[in-house]
Amino acid sequence: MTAQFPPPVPDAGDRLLSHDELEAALRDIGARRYHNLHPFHRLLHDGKLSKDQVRAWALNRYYYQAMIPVKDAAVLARLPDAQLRRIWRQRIVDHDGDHEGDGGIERWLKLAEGVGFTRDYVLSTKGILSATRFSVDAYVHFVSERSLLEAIASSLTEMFSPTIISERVAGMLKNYDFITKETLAYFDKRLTQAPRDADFALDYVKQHARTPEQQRAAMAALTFKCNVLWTQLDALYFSYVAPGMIPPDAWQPGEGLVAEGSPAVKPGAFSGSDVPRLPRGVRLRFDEVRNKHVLLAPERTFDLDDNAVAVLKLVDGSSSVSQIARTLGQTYDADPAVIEADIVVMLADLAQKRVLER
Ligand SMILES: O=C(O)c1cc(C(=O)O)c2c(n1)C(=O)C(=O)c1cc(C(=O)O)[nH]c1-2
Repeated sequence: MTAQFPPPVPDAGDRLLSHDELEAALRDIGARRYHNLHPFHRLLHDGKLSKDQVRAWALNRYYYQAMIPVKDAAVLARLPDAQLRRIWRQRIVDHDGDHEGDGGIERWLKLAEGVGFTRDYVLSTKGILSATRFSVDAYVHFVSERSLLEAIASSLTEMFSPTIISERVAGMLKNYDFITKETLAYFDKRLTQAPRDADFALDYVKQHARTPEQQRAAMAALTFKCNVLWTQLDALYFSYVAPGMIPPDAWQPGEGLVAEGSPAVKPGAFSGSDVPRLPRGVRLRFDEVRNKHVLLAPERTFDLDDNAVAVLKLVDGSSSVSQIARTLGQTYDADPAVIEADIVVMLADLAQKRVLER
């Protein structure tokens, strides 16, 4: 299968382009090279992929998502004034969130879990294709090594992403019965974040590309970035569609998945006789400013709801889960068995976040 490329626009030569001409030239690069044109995306959006092929996409793209804030931190480190840094740092907040359980990376993990992966397998990045890694790492190196203008211009693919995102979400919801709106929630926020980011970057490039050479460098940076996105899909196509040659060590269908039909209780759930305790360095504290309890862990703080606070106040390193449930049953005049069923799930969740152990 070959991708359809519209014919290139005539070369502008060596002269300095007006802002409008520069924007048109940048948009033309997207029209010819953006990854919406890649055969893998056409198959993905049209419902032509198997569940395992969709899984391969979700897993590999996790690496891109996870490295985007690393890339943005590299750009941020090079920005010379506070006003620019204030604007750019929002990108890092968008992806990392500003508390546990928030942000784009977390939402992509939910997407990967939604198609069947265990969180730990995705986080390990074990099954990622080497070609995905090479492409994404090349993007991070590019923004660290090239001029600031080129680094910012390379993010301009985001000018084209709202269209592909709308098409993708509509197509996947229509064509795959295993895809839900919740699974694709990652993309909701991108529809407002991407145009905001792209507007800023486009304005920056127009203002700072002041010579024909600089304008050509900005265009080359955008072309490079289109290739970063395109080659990731080439690798997916080659490995999981045709000829379907999965490289050694890359994800094999069946690996890293939650067992079908397994109970909703998370792995590592506690039993009644387990004695939960806070790991070294983790403390339950009352935050006077916010007037609520939090769990303080090294370099992290976890907000807690009232139920978690009630349970954690009883986690003393000697009471078992059943004893804690009995105490809470007396306090709240409730059935200890019902409470125990609830708190084993809560404790497993905290254990997964590494703020509780047994
Ligand atoms: O779904 C997509 O097709 C798509 C494309 C792009 C892009 O064009 O680079 C980004 C994203 N998504 C995205 O979610 C995202 O966070 C993002 C950050 C960047 C960047 O270069 O800084 N591109 C993109």
